[in-house]
Amino acid sequence: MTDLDSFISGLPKAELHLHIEGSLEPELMFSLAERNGLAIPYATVEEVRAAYAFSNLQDFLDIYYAGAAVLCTRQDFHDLAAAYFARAAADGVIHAEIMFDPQTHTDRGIAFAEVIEGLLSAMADARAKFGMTTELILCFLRHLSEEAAFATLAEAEPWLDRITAVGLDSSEVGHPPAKFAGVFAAARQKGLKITLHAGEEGPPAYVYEALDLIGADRIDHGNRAMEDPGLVQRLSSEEVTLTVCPLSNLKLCVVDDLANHPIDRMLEAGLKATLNSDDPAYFGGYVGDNYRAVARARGLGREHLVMLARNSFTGSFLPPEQIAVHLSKLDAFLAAHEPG
Ligand code: HPA
Ligand SMILES: [Zn+2]
Repeated sequence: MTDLDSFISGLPKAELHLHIEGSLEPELMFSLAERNGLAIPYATVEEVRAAYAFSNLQDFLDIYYAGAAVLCTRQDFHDLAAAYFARAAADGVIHAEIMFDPQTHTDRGIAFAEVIEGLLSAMADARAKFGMTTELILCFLRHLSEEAAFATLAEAEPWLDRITAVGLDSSEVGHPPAKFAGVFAAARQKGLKITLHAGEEGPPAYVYEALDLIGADRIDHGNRAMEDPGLVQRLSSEEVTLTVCPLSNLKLCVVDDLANHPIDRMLEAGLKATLNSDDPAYFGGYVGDNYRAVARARGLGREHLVMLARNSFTGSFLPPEQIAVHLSKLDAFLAAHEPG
């Protein structure tokens, strides 16, 4: 391990863009299929990994939704999230905001309660075991209707005190933020924060909609905002956090090569960019791997990496006093790791 590798592993950080269903490793997929008596269309773990060659977002989503079908019980959701938190803790993650897609499960007849209670119990364990703070983001699937999103919001009602934010994911192009203006307004009324996937494959216009029509607190991905200097200026002056996911961008062909990834150009343009893993089991790496990959490909030094970690805390949905606690852990780490 190089000095920079170990600096990255130890660097206290938050992960803000993580789909918990996307942390389902092939090994766990097999063991849950067996536990639930379900067949999966792969014979071996190697075959599963070989299927993870995507040329766009939809290619990935088709396989990702098929994989999620092994998740049935509260215990399954608990085990899934517990595995993620353990892996994230090893990467220096001290705060995680995890997204989940209830419709992927309720549409297969799994009760909302099974999904969320399993996740919440793993979150409580992560706090006890690793001292990690965690929050839940409920995502609506944008390829479905706004009416279906309203029904999901209604199902979530008994747990709204344990859900921090609502999000919007799945197939972006053709499903602009405007399609969901009503349900996000309703979520806002209930005190929830809002973060939307925008500008991953969709045009800069979707990022404008997320800001102007939805009032998004954060933008997930946002890569294509870089095509519009006026939008970059706006995101920068309004200090909107972008949750950028380099290995995801590479796997889904949002960038052709990590050597061309815009992460440092984003920071230099004044954008509050952060680094995240998105769907680590599918994209070949957890958050630490994302830091290491862009550090190598773009020649980032400690200054950039620290800025990214700092942005991960200030861009989180934690209350200010908890952000201050995490930032003081970052500062203590930095004081103990002065370049020598
Ligand atoms: O990167 C993503 N984009 C859209 N939907 C998703 N669902 C999981 N990951 C993603
Ligand atoms: Zn995502």
